Amino acid sequence: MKKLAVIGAGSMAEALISGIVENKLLSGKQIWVTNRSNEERLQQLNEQYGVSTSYNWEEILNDTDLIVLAMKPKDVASAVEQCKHFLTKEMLIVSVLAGVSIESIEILAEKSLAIVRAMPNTSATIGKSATALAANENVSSSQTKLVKTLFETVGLTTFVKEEQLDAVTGLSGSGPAYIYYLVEAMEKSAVEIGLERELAKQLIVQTLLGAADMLSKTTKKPEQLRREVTSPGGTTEAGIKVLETHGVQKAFINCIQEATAQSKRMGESLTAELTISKG
Ligand SMILES: NC(=O)C1=CN([C@@H]2O[C@H](COP(=O)(O)OP(=O)(O)OC[C@H]3O[C@@H](n4cnc5c(N)ncnc54)[C@H](OP(=O)(O)O)[C@@H]3O)[C@@H](O)[C@H]2O)C=CC1
Ligand SMILES: O=C(O)[C@@H]1CCC=N1
Repeated sequence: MKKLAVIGAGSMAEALISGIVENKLLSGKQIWVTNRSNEERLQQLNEQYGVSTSYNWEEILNDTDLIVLAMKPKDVASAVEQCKHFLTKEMLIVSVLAGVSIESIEILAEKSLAIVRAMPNTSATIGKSATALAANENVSSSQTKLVKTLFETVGLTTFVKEEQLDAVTGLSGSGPAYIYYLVEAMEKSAVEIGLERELAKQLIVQTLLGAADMLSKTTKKPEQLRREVTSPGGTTEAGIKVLETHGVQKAFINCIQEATAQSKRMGESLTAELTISKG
């Protein structure tokens, strides 16, 4: 890969750029970044990673092997409209947009393209993303290898069917937020039960790291690991009883289902808009 273009310069774009630069897949200079209008943000990315920045589509997309679409889903139509004349079938387009189908991007670009839809998460910032990828039939085997290598610089990478990406979005794309939500509750309670904030933070983070490692390094199921913590008549049993009374596990199941449904709805509303506007 000689040149990469990143359209959109938010948190997901930065997570990918930092992984690529730190792993020396490309030098900062070989990465061209643009956004809608926030010049200060482009300047910041340039200073931090040495990336090239521009608002000139020809300069950004000319001779580019790979283009990452990293704007919000609501902005994809205007972004693709602006750059579609520079897109060719030889370029690999990688979209990280939640809910936006490969077909919608082709409809917006008004041509058949090599497209990979990706769903990473923000842990990409520290090389720990869980990323799922789905490619269309125009993606060559060398492009498949390239996109896999690219996302491996920011964590674990796996291929799925495109129709599974809404579920991936609801589970692991949004997943870090569910864990942070739990940590917020743990921190609030820690202060109330008499622990200093800093000490509580250390204990919580190590508890999460330890539990994650146990899940990854033992063959035991989560339920078994939970039972091993839960002594009969003990503290965990007393605590979990409260969670069960409040239906917390069911609430998490509903949360993931709703996030998945929202990803689907976002895709469907774009498809409906495209059907109306393009006839
Ligand atoms: N955040 C997350 O946890 C995850 C996000 N995603 C997906 O990643 C995408 C980006 O999310 P995130 O980084 O959080 O978003 P941000 O809001 O942080 O960034 C969006 C960026 O898109 C730019 N942009 C908007 N319109 C255009 C345009 N027409 N042309 C060029 N650039 C444009 C914005 O520029 P400006 O600032 O100038 O307006 C901004 O730089 C979303 O589609 C989301 O679904 C996927 C997985 C996880
Ligand atoms: O909330 C969102 O829509 C994006 C997609 C996955 C995580 N954040």
